[in-house]
Amino acid sequence: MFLIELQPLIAQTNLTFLTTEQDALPTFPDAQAFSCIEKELGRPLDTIYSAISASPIAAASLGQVYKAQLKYSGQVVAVKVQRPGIEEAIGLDFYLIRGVGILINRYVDIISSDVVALIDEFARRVYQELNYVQEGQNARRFKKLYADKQDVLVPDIFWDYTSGKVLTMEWVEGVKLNEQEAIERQGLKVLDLVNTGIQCSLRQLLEYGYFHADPHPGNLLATPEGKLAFLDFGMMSETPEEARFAIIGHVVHMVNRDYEAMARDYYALDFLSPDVDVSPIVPALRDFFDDALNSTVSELNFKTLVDGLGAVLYQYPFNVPAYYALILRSLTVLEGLALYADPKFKVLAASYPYFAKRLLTDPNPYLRDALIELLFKDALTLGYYRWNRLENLLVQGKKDRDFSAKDALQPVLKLLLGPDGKELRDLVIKEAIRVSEAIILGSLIESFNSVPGPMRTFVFNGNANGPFTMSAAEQQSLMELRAQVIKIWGLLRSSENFDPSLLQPILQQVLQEPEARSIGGRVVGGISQRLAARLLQQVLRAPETTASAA
Ligand SMILES: Nc1ncnc2c1ncn2[C@@H]1O[C@H](COP(=O)(O)OP(=O)(O)OP(=O)(O)O)[C@@H](O)[C@H]1O
Repeated sequence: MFLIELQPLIAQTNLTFLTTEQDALPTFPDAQAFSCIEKELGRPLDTIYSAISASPIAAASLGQVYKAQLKYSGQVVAVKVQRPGIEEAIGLDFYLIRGVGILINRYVDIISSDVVALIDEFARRVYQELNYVQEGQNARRFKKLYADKQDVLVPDIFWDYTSGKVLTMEWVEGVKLNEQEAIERQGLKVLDLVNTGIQCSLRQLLEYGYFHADPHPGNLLATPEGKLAFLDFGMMSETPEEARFAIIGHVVHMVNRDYEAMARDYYALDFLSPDVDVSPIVPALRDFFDDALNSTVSELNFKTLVDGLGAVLYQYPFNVPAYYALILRSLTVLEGLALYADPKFKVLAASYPYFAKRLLTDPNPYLRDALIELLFKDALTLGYYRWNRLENLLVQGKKDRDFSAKDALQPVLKLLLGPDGKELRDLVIKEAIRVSEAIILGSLIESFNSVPGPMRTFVFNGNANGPFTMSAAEQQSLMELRAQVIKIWGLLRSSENFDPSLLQPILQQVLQEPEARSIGGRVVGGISQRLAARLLQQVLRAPETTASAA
Protein backbone atom coordinates (compact mmCIF):
# COMPACT_ATOMS: atom_id res chain seq x y z
CA MET A 1 0.00 0.00 0.00
CA PHE A 2 2.69 2.48 0.98
CA LEU A 3 4.94 1.68 -1.92
CA ILE A 4 2.24 2.62 -4.38
CA GLU A 5 1.44 5.88 -2.65
CA LEU A 6 5.03 6.77 -2.03
CA GLN A 7 5.82 7.63 -5.67
CA PRO A 8 3.79 10.87 -5.87
CA LEU A 9 5.28 11.93 -2.58
CA ILE A 10 8.82 11.50 -3.84
CA ALA A 11 8.00 13.43 -6.97
CA GLN A 12 6.22 16.12 -5.06
CA THR A 13 8.88 16.77 -2.45
CA ASN A 14 11.97 16.01 -4.44
CA LEU A 15 13.00 13.25 -2.09
CA THR A 16 16.13 12.32 -4.00
CA PHE A 17 18.16 11.41 -0.96
CA LEU A 18 15.69 8.76 0.14
CA THR A 19 18.13 5.93 -0.22
CA THR A 20 21.45 7.70 -0.42
CA GLU A 21 21.50 9.59 2.85
CA GLN A 22 20.99 6.87 5.37
CA ASP A 23 22.97 6.96 8.57
CA ALA A 24 25.42 4.16 9.21
CA LEU A 25 23.40 2.39 11.92
CA PRO A 26 21.45 -0.69 10.78
CA THR A 27 17.76 -0.06 10.45
CA PHE A 28 15.00 -2.25 11.87
CA PRO A 29 12.26 -3.69 9.64
CA ASP A 30 9.80 -1.14 8.28
CA ALA A 31 6.85 -3.43 9.01
CA GLN A 32 7.85 -3.31 12.67
CA ALA A 33 8.09 0.50 12.56
CA PHE A 34 4.66 0.87 10.93
CA SER A 35 2.97 -1.48 13.36
CA CYS A 36 4.61 0.45 16.22
CA ILE A 37 3.06 3.67 14.86
CA GLU A 38 -0.38 2.03 14.64
CA LYS A 39 -0.12 0.62 18.14
CA GLU A 40 1.17 3.84 19.68
CA LEU A 41 -1.30 6.15 17.95
CA GLY A 42 -4.18 3.69 18.20
CA ARG A 43 -5.33 3.93 14.56
CA PRO A 44 -4.48 2.42 11.18
CA LEU A 45 -1.60 4.02 9.37
CA ASP A 46 -3.62 5.01 6.30
CA THR A 47 -5.96 7.09 8.45
CA ILE A 48 -3.01 9.15 9.68
CA TYR A 49 -0.80 9.59 6.64
CA SER A 50 -1.80 9.79 3.00
CA ALA A 51 1.69 8.55 2.21
CA ILE A 52 4.79 7.46 4.03
CA SER A 53 8.24 6.56 2.68
CA ALA A 54 8.69 2.83 2.26
CA SER A 55 12.00 2.92 4.08
CA PRO A 56 13.52 5.31 6.61
CA ILE A 57 15.30 8.43 5.36
CA ALA A 58 17.57 8.31 8.40
CA ALA A 59 18.40 5.81 11.07
CA ALA A 60 19.59 7.23 14.33
CA SER A 61 20.79 5.86 17.61
CA LEU A 62 17.41 5.29 19.20
CA GLY A 63 15.04 5.31 16.28
CA GLN A 64 14.54 5.86 12.59
CA VAL A 65 12.88 8.62 10.65
CA TYR A 66 10.32 8.38 7.83
CA LYS A 67 9.03 11.06 5.56
CA ALA A 68 5.24 11.18 5.31
CA GLN A 69 2.26 13.31 4.44
CA LEU A 70 -0.54 13.94 6.90
CA LYS A 71 -3.93 12.82 5.69
CA TYR A 72 -5.94 15.57 7.32
CA SER A 73 -3.90 18.55 6.07
CA GLY A 74 -1.54 17.32 3.39
CA GLN A 75 1.38 18.64 5.42
CA VAL A 76 4.73 16.90 4.87
CA VAL A 77 6.11 15.54 8.13
CA ALA A 78 9.03 13.64 9.60
CA VAL A 79 8.00 10.65 11.70
CA LYS A 80 10.54 9.37 14.18
CA VAL A 81 9.81 5.84 15.38
CA GLN A 82 11.63 4.29 18.29
CA ARG A 83 13.63 1.11 17.80
CA PRO A 84 11.60 -1.77 19.30
CA GLY A 85 12.98 -3.29 22.48
CA ILE A 86 15.47 -0.47 22.96
CA GLU A 87 14.26 0.25 26.49
CA GLU A 88 14.95 -3.33 27.57
CA ALA A 89 18.33 -3.40 25.80
CA ILE A 90 19.43 -0.16 27.42
CA GLY A 91 18.10 -1.35 30.78
CA LEU A 92 20.24 -4.48 30.58
CA ASP A 93 23.31 -2.46 29.52
CA PHE A 94 22.91 -0.12 32.44
CA TYR A 95 22.38 -2.99 34.85
CA LEU A 96 25.74 -4.47 33.77
CA ILE A 97 27.61 -1.14 33.72
CA ARG A 98 26.22 -0.30 37.13
CA GLY A 99 27.63 -3.59 38.46
CA VAL A 100 31.08 -2.53 37.26
CA GLY A 101 30.51 0.88 38.86
CA ILE A 102 29.77 -0.72 42.22
CA LEU A 103 33.05 -2.65 42.01
CA ILE A 104 34.99 0.52 41.08
CA ASN A 105 33.45 2.41 43.99
CA ARG A 106 34.40 -0.37 46.37
CA TYR A 107 37.88 -1.36 45.19
CA VAL A 108 39.47 1.40 43.06
CA ASP A 109 40.85 4.01 45.45
CA ILE A 110 42.31 6.40 42.88
CA ILE A 111 38.83 7.22 41.55
CA SER A 112 37.27 9.43 44.19
CA SER A 113 34.05 10.28 42.33
CA ASP A 114 30.91 8.23 42.92
CA VAL A 115 30.90 6.24 39.67
CA VAL A 116 27.49 4.68 40.32
CA ALA A 117 25.94 8.11 40.80
CA LEU A 118 27.44 9.22 37.47
CA ILE A 119 26.08 6.13 35.72
CA ASP A 120 22.64 6.71 37.25
CA GLU A 121 22.66 10.31 36.06
CA PHE A 122 23.61 9.21 32.57
CA ALA A 123 20.91 6.54 32.60
CA ARG A 124 18.34 9.11 33.67
CA ARG A 125 19.24 11.26 30.67
CA VAL A 126 19.13 8.37 28.23
CA TYR A 127 15.69 7.31 29.51
CA GLN A 128 14.50 10.86 29.11
CA GLU A 129 15.66 10.74 25.53
CA LEU A 130 13.56 7.63 25.03
CA ASN A 131 10.38 9.56 25.76
CA TYR A 132 9.38 11.28 22.52
CA VAL A 133 6.57 13.24 24.19
CA GLN A 134 9.26 14.82 26.33
CA GLU A 135 11.33 15.50 23.21
CA GLY A 136 8.31 17.15 21.57
CA GLN A 137 7.83 19.34 24.64
CA ASN A 138 11.50 20.26 24.54
CA ALA A 139 11.16 21.27 20.88
CA ARG A 140 8.11 23.38 21.69
CA ARG A 141 9.90 25.17 24.54
CA PHE A 142 13.01 25.71 22.42
CA LYS A 143 10.94 27.11 19.57
CA LYS A 144 9.13 29.51 21.85
CA LEU A 145 12.37 30.85 23.25
CA TYR A 146 14.60 31.05 20.21
CA ALA A 147 12.68 30.84 16.95
CA ASP A 148 11.52 34.43 17.38
CA LYS A 149 14.46 35.34 15.19
CA GLN A 150 13.77 35.04 11.48
CA ASP A 151 16.88 33.05 10.78
CA VAL A 152 16.19 30.16 13.19
CA LEU A 153 13.74 27.37 12.40
CA VAL A 154 12.42 24.72 14.78
CA PRO A 155 9.92 22.16 13.45
CA ASP A 156 6.37 22.18 14.83
CA ILE A 157 5.20 19.06 16.62
CA PHE A 158 1.93 17.37 15.66
CA TRP A 159 0.68 16.33 19.06
CA ASP A 160 -2.24 14.24 17.80
CA TYR A 161 0.27 11.98 16.10
CA THR A 162 2.90 11.88 18.81
CA SER A 163 3.39 9.41 21.66
CA GLY A 164 6.21 8.05 23.84
CA LYS A 165 7.63 6.12 20.89
CA VAL A 166 6.43 8.08 17.84
CA LEU A 167 7.23 11.70 17.15
CA THR A 168 5.53 13.45 14.22
CA MET A 169 6.95 16.84 13.31
CA GLU A 170 7.04 19.34 10.49
CA TRP A 171 9.37 18.21 7.71
CA VAL A 172 12.41 20.44 7.35
CA GLU A 173 13.87 20.70 3.87
CA GLY A 174 17.56 21.36 4.26
CA VAL A 175 21.19 20.42 3.94
CA LYS A 176 23.35 19.36 6.89
CA LEU A 177 25.66 22.09 8.03
CA ASN A 178 28.83 20.12 7.33
CA GLU A 179 27.95 19.75 3.64
CA GLN A 180 29.62 22.95 2.62
CA GLU A 181 29.50 22.45 -1.14
CA ALA A 182 25.81 21.59 -1.18
CA ILE A 183 25.10 24.66 0.94
CA GLU A 184 27.08 26.92 -1.32
CA ARG A 185 25.38 25.50 -4.41
CA GLN A 186 22.19 26.98 -3.01
CA GLY A 187 23.83 30.40 -2.89
CA LEU A 188 24.21 30.30 0.90
CA LYS A 189 27.32 30.84 3.00
CA VAL A 190 28.25 28.34 5.69
CA LEU A 191 29.76 31.09 7.82
CA ASP A 192 26.49 33.04 7.87
CA LEU A 193 24.73 29.93 9.14
CA VAL A 194 27.46 29.22 11.68
CA ASN A 195 27.15 32.78 12.86
CA THR A 196 23.41 32.32 13.30
CA GLY A 197 24.27 29.16 15.26
CA ILE A 198 26.71 31.04 17.48
CA GLN A 199 24.28 33.87 18.18
CA CYS A 200 21.50 31.39 18.92
CA SER A 201 23.80 29.31 21.14
CA LEU A 202 24.78 32.41 23.11
CA ARG A 203 21.12 33.19 23.70
CA GLN A 204 20.49 29.59 24.71
CA LEU A 205 23.39 29.38 27.10
CA LEU A 206 23.40 32.87 28.52
CA GLU A 207 19.95 34.37 28.15
CA TYR A 208 17.39 31.70 29.00
CA GLY A 209 19.85 29.02 30.05
CA TYR A 210 17.90 26.31 28.23
CA PHE A 211 20.08 24.74 25.61
CA HIS A 212 20.36 22.08 22.94
CA ALA A 213 23.03 19.79 24.34
CA ASP A 214 23.64 17.80 21.18
CA PRO A 215 24.21 20.30 18.36
CA HIS A 216 26.24 18.04 16.05
CA PRO A 217 26.19 18.82 12.31
CA GLY A 218 23.55 16.13 11.68
CA ASN A 219 21.14 18.05 13.88
CA LEU A 220 21.70 21.40 12.18
CA LEU A 221 20.27 22.02 8.72
CA ALA A 222 20.58 24.92 6.32
CA THR A 223 17.20 25.55 4.71
CA PRO A 224 16.97 26.85 1.12
CA GLU A 225 15.87 30.25 2.49
CA GLY A 226 19.07 30.48 4.50
CA LYS A 227 17.60 29.66 7.90
CA LEU A 228 19.36 27.48 10.42
CA ALA A 229 17.09 24.61 11.47
CA PHE A 230 17.60 22.76 14.74
CA LEU A 231 16.56 19.11 15.00
CA ASP A 232 16.62 16.47 17.74
CA PHE A 233 15.60 17.83 21.11
CA GLY A 234 16.19 14.63 23.03
CA MET A 235 19.09 15.98 25.04
CA MET A 236 18.62 19.39 26.56
CA SER A 237 20.42 21.01 29.44
CA GLU A 238 20.22 24.14 31.55
CA THR A 239 22.75 26.73 32.69
CA PRO A 240 21.97 27.88 36.24
CA GLU A 241 20.98 31.56 36.39
CA GLU A 242 23.91 32.71 38.48
CA ALA A 243 26.37 30.96 36.19
CA ARG A 244 24.92 32.70 33.11
CA PHE A 245 25.83 36.11 34.45
CA ALA A 246 29.14 34.86 35.79
CA ILE A 247 30.13 33.52 32.37
CA ILE A 248 29.39 36.87 30.72
CA GLY A 249 31.41 38.64 33.41
CA HIS A 250 34.20 36.11 33.04
CA VAL A 251 34.60 36.61 29.30
CA VAL A 252 34.60 40.38 29.68
CA HIS A 253 37.18 40.13 32.47
CA MET A 254 39.28 37.92 30.25
CA VAL A 255 39.13 40.33 27.32
CA ASN A 256 40.20 43.12 29.64
CA ARG A 257 42.84 40.92 31.27
CA ASP A 258 41.44 41.55 34.72
CA TYR A 259 42.88 38.42 36.32
CA GLU A 260 41.79 39.18 39.90
CA ALA A 261 38.20 39.47 38.77
CA MET A 262 38.57 36.33 36.64
CA ALA A 263 39.79 34.36 39.64
CA ARG A 264 36.89 35.60 41.75
CA ASP A 265 34.42 34.57 39.04
CA TYR A 266 35.13 30.93 39.84
CA TYR A 267 33.11 31.25 43.06
CA ALA A 268 30.06 32.52 41.17
CA LEU A 269 30.59 29.86 38.51
CA ASP A 270 30.50 27.25 41.26
CA PHE A 271 33.92 25.96 40.22
CA LEU A 272 35.38 26.65 43.65
CA SER A 273 33.92 26.55 47.11
CA PRO A 274 34.01 29.92 48.87
CA ASP A 275 36.65 28.75 51.37
CA VAL A 276 39.32 28.23 48.67
CA ASP A 277 41.79 31.11 48.40
CA VAL A 278 41.92 32.33 44.77
CA SER A 279 45.03 34.49 45.12
CA PRO A 280 47.48 31.84 43.80
CA ILE A 281 45.32 31.42 40.71
CA VAL A 282 45.81 35.04 39.68
CA PRO A 283 49.49 34.71 38.66
CA ALA A 284 48.71 31.40 36.93
CA LEU A 285 46.03 33.08 34.84
CA ARG A 286 48.33 36.03 34.14
CA ASP A 287 51.13 33.70 33.01
CA PHE A 288 48.85 31.86 30.66
CA PHE A 289 47.19 34.89 29.09
CA ASP A 290 50.14 37.25 29.00
CA ASP A 291 52.54 34.62 27.78
CA ALA A 292 50.85 32.19 25.46
CA LEU A 293 48.31 34.62 24.12
CA ASN A 294 50.27 37.64 23.24
CA SER A 295 47.98 38.18 20.31
CA THR A 296 44.88 40.30 20.62
CA VAL A 297 41.82 38.66 22.03
CA SER A 298 40.06 38.74 18.69
CA GLU A 299 42.76 36.40 17.43
CA LEU A 300 42.03 33.86 20.12
CA ASN A 301 40.89 30.45 19.13
CA PHE A 302 38.21 29.07 21.41
CA LYS A 303 39.81 25.67 21.70
CA THR A 304 43.25 27.11 22.55
CA LEU A 305 41.58 29.13 25.22
CA VAL A 306 39.65 26.25 26.71
CA ASP A 307 42.70 23.97 26.66
CA GLY A 308 44.94 26.62 28.22
CA LEU A 309 42.43 27.56 30.85
CA GLY A 310 41.88 23.87 31.57
CA ALA A 311 45.60 23.38 32.16
CA VAL A 312 45.59 26.23 34.70
CA LEU A 313 42.44 25.05 36.42
CA TYR A 314 43.62 21.46 36.81
CA GLN A 315 46.31 22.61 39.22
CA TYR A 316 43.73 23.83 41.71
CA PRO A 317 40.84 22.15 43.49
CA PHE A 318 38.33 22.94 40.79
CA ASN A 319 35.05 21.20 40.36
CA VAL A 320 33.80 21.74 36.82
CA PRO A 321 29.99 21.43 36.67
CA ALA A 322 28.46 19.17 34.01
CA TYR A 323 26.59 22.00 32.25
CA TYR A 324 29.92 23.69 31.62
CA ALA A 325 31.29 20.72 29.70
CA LEU A 326 28.13 20.73 27.55
CA ILE A 327 28.49 24.45 26.84
CA LEU A 328 32.08 23.98 25.77
CA ARG A 329 31.09 21.11 23.57
CA SER A 330 28.35 23.10 21.93
CA LEU A 331 30.66 26.03 21.11
CA THR A 332 33.49 23.74 20.04
CA VAL A 333 31.17 22.02 17.55
CA LEU A 334 30.29 25.38 16.04
CA GLU A 335 33.92 26.43 15.99
CA GLY A 336 34.80 23.18 14.23
CA LEU A 337 32.18 23.84 11.54
CA ALA A 338 33.34 27.41 11.14
CA LEU A 339 37.02 26.47 10.90
CA TYR A 340 36.18 23.97 8.22
CA ALA A 341 34.68 26.77 6.13
CA ASP A 342 37.29 29.37 7.08
CA PRO A 343 40.46 28.34 8.96
CA LYS A 344 40.80 31.89 10.23
CA PHE A 345 37.35 32.10 11.80
CA LYS A 346 37.38 33.12 15.48
CA VAL A 347 34.43 32.13 17.61
CA LEU A 348 35.38 34.43 20.43
CA ALA A 349 35.58 37.45 18.14
CA ALA A 350 32.20 36.53 16.66
CA SER A 351 30.70 36.15 20.15
CA TYR A 352 32.16 39.16 21.89
CA PRO A 353 29.63 41.71 20.59
CA TYR A 354 26.95 39.70 22.37
CA PHE A 355 28.91 39.80 25.64
CA ALA A 356 29.57 43.51 25.28
CA LYS A 357 25.90 44.21 24.57
CA ARG A 358 24.78 42.24 27.62
CA LEU A 359 27.28 44.00 29.85
CA LEU A 360 26.28 47.46 28.62
CA THR A 361 22.53 46.95 28.76
CA ASP A 362 21.56 44.19 31.20
CA PRO A 363 20.04 45.46 34.46
CA ASN A 364 21.07 42.35 36.37
CA PRO A 365 22.98 43.62 39.45
CA TYR A 366 25.87 41.21 38.90
CA LEU A 367 26.46 42.47 35.37
CA ARG A 368 25.87 46.08 36.35
CA ASP A 369 28.49 45.80 39.08
CA ALA A 370 30.85 44.02 36.69
CA LEU A 371 30.51 46.94 34.28
CA ILE A 372 31.07 49.48 37.02
CA GLU A 373 34.11 47.62 38.19
CA LEU A 374 35.45 47.38 34.67
CA LEU A 375 35.04 51.08 34.03
CA PHE A 376 35.91 52.50 37.42
CA LYS A 377 38.20 50.04 39.17
CA ASP A 378 41.38 51.68 37.96
CA ALA A 379 39.94 55.09 38.56
CA LEU A 380 39.64 54.19 42.24
CA THR A 381 43.04 52.57 42.69
CA LEU A 382 45.23 54.24 40.07
CA GLY A 383 43.47 57.55 39.77
CA TYR A 384 42.72 57.35 36.07
CA TYR A 385 39.75 56.29 34.11
CA ARG A 386 39.75 53.63 31.39
CA TRP A 387 37.76 55.34 28.65
CA ASN A 388 39.20 52.91 26.14
CA ARG A 389 37.32 50.08 27.85
CA LEU A 390 34.01 51.84 27.37
CA GLU A 391 34.90 52.67 23.80
CA ASN A 392 35.79 49.05 23.11
CA LEU A 393 32.55 47.81 24.67
CA LEU A 394 30.53 50.23 22.58
CA VAL A 395 32.35 49.38 19.36
CA GLN A 396 31.77 45.68 20.00
CA GLY A 397 28.26 45.96 21.45
CA LYS A 398 27.10 47.93 18.41
CA LYS A 399 27.98 44.97 16.22
CA ASP A 400 25.32 42.89 17.95
CA ARG A 401 22.14 43.10 15.93
CA ASP A 402 19.98 43.53 19.04
CA PHE A 403 22.06 46.31 20.53
CA SER A 404 20.06 49.31 21.61
CA ALA A 405 22.05 52.43 22.43
CA LYS A 406 19.02 53.67 24.35
CA ASP A 407 19.57 50.89 26.86
CA ALA A 408 23.35 51.17 26.96
CA LEU A 409 24.69 52.27 30.34
CA GLN A 410 21.13 52.57 31.66
CA PRO A 411 21.75 50.22 34.60
CA VAL A 412 24.79 52.28 35.62
CA LEU A 413 22.97 55.60 35.18
CA LYS A 414 20.09 54.34 37.28
CA LEU A 415 22.42 53.43 40.09
CA LEU A 416 24.33 56.64 39.66
CA LEU A 417 21.28 58.81 40.15
CA GLY A 418 19.66 56.60 42.78
CA PRO A 419 20.00 56.75 46.56
CA ASP A 420 22.68 54.02 46.65
CA GLY A 421 24.95 55.65 44.13
CA LYS A 422 26.80 58.11 46.37
CA GLU A 423 30.25 56.57 46.10
CA LEU A 424 29.97 56.09 42.37
CA ARG A 425 28.46 59.54 41.94
CA ASP A 426 31.45 61.22 43.59
CA LEU A 427 33.78 59.34 41.30
CA VAL A 428 31.81 60.00 38.14
CA ILE A 429 31.35 63.67 38.88
CA LYS A 430 35.09 64.08 39.36
CA GLU A 431 35.73 62.39 36.06
CA ALA A 432 32.91 64.27 34.36
CA ILE A 433 34.51 67.54 35.39
CA ARG A 434 37.81 66.41 33.92
CA VAL A 435 35.99 65.47 30.73
CA SER A 436 34.08 68.75 30.61
CA GLU A 437 37.34 70.57 31.01
CA ALA A 438 38.90 68.54 28.23
CA ILE A 439 36.01 69.23 25.90
CA ILE A 440 35.73 72.92 26.58
CA LEU A 441 39.39 73.77 26.81
CA GLY A 442 40.22 71.33 24.04
CA SER A 443 37.78 73.09 21.74
CA LEU A 444 39.38 76.41 22.62
CA ILE A 445 42.87 75.03 22.05
CA GLU A 446 41.75 73.77 18.70
CA SER A 447 40.30 77.16 17.77
CA PHE A 448 43.45 78.86 18.98
CA ASN A 449 45.62 76.55 16.89
CA SER A 450 43.58 77.29 13.81
CA VAL A 451 44.26 81.02 14.10
CA PRO A 452 47.17 81.91 11.76
CA GLY A 453 50.49 82.49 13.61
CA PRO A 454 50.88 86.27 13.15
CA MET A 455 47.25 86.79 14.17
CA ARG A 456 47.80 84.84 17.42
CA THR A 457 50.38 87.30 18.71
CA PHE A 458 48.09 90.05 17.74
CA VAL A 459 44.98 88.53 19.32
CA PHE A 460 46.61 87.13 22.45
CA ASN A 461 49.02 89.92 22.99
CA GLY A 462 52.21 87.87 22.69
CA ASN A 463 51.39 85.34 25.45
CA ALA A 464 53.93 82.48 24.96
CA ASN A 465 51.55 79.68 26.02
CA GLY A 466 48.67 81.00 24.04
CA PRO A 467 45.57 81.76 25.98
CA PHE A 468 45.99 78.75 28.36
CA THR A 469 47.59 78.45 31.74
CA MET A 470 48.92 74.96 31.18
CA SER A 471 51.99 73.22 29.79
CA ALA A 472 52.20 71.70 26.32
CA ALA A 473 52.16 68.17 27.82
CA GLU A 474 49.04 68.97 29.78
CA GLN A 475 47.42 70.32 26.66
CA GLN A 476 48.36 67.17 24.78
CA SER A 477 46.76 64.79 27.30
CA LEU A 478 43.72 67.00 27.44
CA MET A 479 43.35 66.79 23.67
CA GLU A 480 43.70 63.00 23.82
CA LEU A 481 41.01 62.66 26.44
CA ARG A 482 38.77 64.95 24.46
CA ALA A 483 39.28 62.97 21.27
CA GLN A 484 38.43 59.72 23.02
CA VAL A 485 35.32 61.07 24.70
CA ILE A 486 34.09 62.60 21.46
CA LYS A 487 34.66 59.26 19.77
CA ILE A 488 32.57 57.51 22.43
CA TRP A 489 29.94 60.17 22.11
CA GLY A 490 29.93 59.67 18.35
CA LEU A 491 29.45 55.93 18.85
CA LEU A 492 26.41 56.53 21.00
CA ARG A 493 25.01 59.26 18.77
CA SER A 494 25.35 57.26 15.60
CA SER A 495 23.06 54.57 17.03
CA GLU A 496 19.52 55.07 15.87
CA ASN A 497 17.69 55.13 19.14
CA PHE A 498 20.04 57.00 21.42
CA ASP A 499 18.58 59.89 23.35
CA PRO A 500 21.21 62.45 24.43
CA SER A 501 18.91 63.89 27.07
CA LEU A 502 19.64 60.73 29.07
CA LEU A 503 22.82 62.37 30.26
CA GLN A 504 21.19 65.68 31.19
CA PRO A 505 20.68 64.86 34.88
CA ILE A 506 24.36 64.04 35.26
CA LEU A 507 25.42 67.11 33.36
CA GLN A 508 23.28 69.25 35.58
CA GLN A 509 24.89 67.81 38.69
CA VAL A 510 28.36 68.21 37.22
CA LEU A 511 27.89 71.86 36.43
CA GLN A 512 26.72 72.57 39.94
CA GLU A 513 29.90 71.22 41.48
CA PRO A 514 32.41 73.78 42.79
CA GLU A 515 35.22 72.16 40.79
CA ALA A 516 33.27 72.72 37.58
CA ARG A 517 33.29 76.43 38.20
CA SER A 518 37.06 76.45 38.25
CA ILE A 519 37.21 75.30 34.64
CA GLY A 520 36.75 78.89 33.55
CA GLY A 521 39.67 79.92 35.73
CA ARG A 522 42.07 77.89 33.66
CA VAL A 523 41.73 80.16 30.66
CA VAL A 524 43.59 83.42 30.56
CA GLY A 525 41.11 86.16 31.09
CA GLY A 526 38.62 83.58 32.46
CA ILE A 527 35.48 82.23 30.91
CA SER A 528 32.34 82.07 32.93
CA GLN A 529 30.65 78.89 34.08
CA ARG A 530 27.72 79.77 31.87
CA LEU A 531 29.90 79.84 28.82
CA ALA A 532 31.38 76.48 29.82
CA ALA A 533 27.92 75.03 30.23
CA ARG A 534 26.80 76.34 26.88
CA LEU A 535 29.82 74.94 25.10
CA LEU A 536 29.39 71.58 26.71
CA GLN A 537 25.73 71.45 25.85
CA GLN A 538 26.60 72.34 22.29
CA VAL A 539 29.10 69.52 22.01
CA LEU A 540 26.56 67.09 23.40
CA ARG A 541 24.08 68.24 20.81
CA ALA A 542 26.61 68.28 18.00
CA PRO A 543 25.42 66.42 14.89
CA GLU A 544 26.72 62.91 14.43
CA THR A 545 29.03 63.79 11.57
CA THR A 546 30.86 66.42 13.58
CA ALA A 547 31.26 64.03 16.48
CA SER A 548 32.52 61.11 14.44
CA ALA A 549 34.72 63.30 12.27
CA ALA A 550 36.32 64.63 15.43
N1 LIG B 1 11.84 17.36 11.09
C1 LIG B 1 12.73 16.76 10.29
N2 LIG B 1 12.81 17.12 9.01
C2 LIG B 1 13.70 16.52 8.18
N3 LIG B 1 14.56 15.57 8.56
C3 LIG B 1 14.55 15.17 9.85
C4 LIG B 1 13.63 15.75 10.78
N4 LIG B 1 13.85 15.17 11.97
C5 LIG B 1 14.83 14.29 11.80
N5 LIG B 1 15.27 14.28 10.54
C6 LIG B 1 16.36 13.45 9.97
O1 LIG B 1 16.52 12.32 10.80
C7 LIG B 1 17.84 12.29 11.38
C8 LIG B 1 17.76 11.70 12.77
O2 LIG B 1 16.87 12.45 13.58
P1 LIG B 1 17.20 12.79 15.09
O3 LIG B 1 18.54 13.41 15.14
O4 LIG B 1 16.06 13.54 15.64
O5 LIG B 1 17.24 11.32 15.69
P2 LIG B 1 18.03 10.78 16.96
O6 LIG B 1 17.61 9.39 17.19
O7 LIG B 1 17.81 11.70 18.07
O8 LIG B 1 19.50 10.82 16.42
P3 LIG B 1 20.87 11.21 17.14
O9 LIG B 1 20.63 11.21 18.60
O10 LIG B 1 21.83 10.18 16.66
O11 LIG B 1 21.19 12.59 16.59
C9 LIG B 1 18.30 13.73 11.31
O12 LIG B 1 19.69 13.82 11.28
C10 LIG B 1 17.67 14.19 9.99
O13 LIG B 1 18.43 13.76 8.90
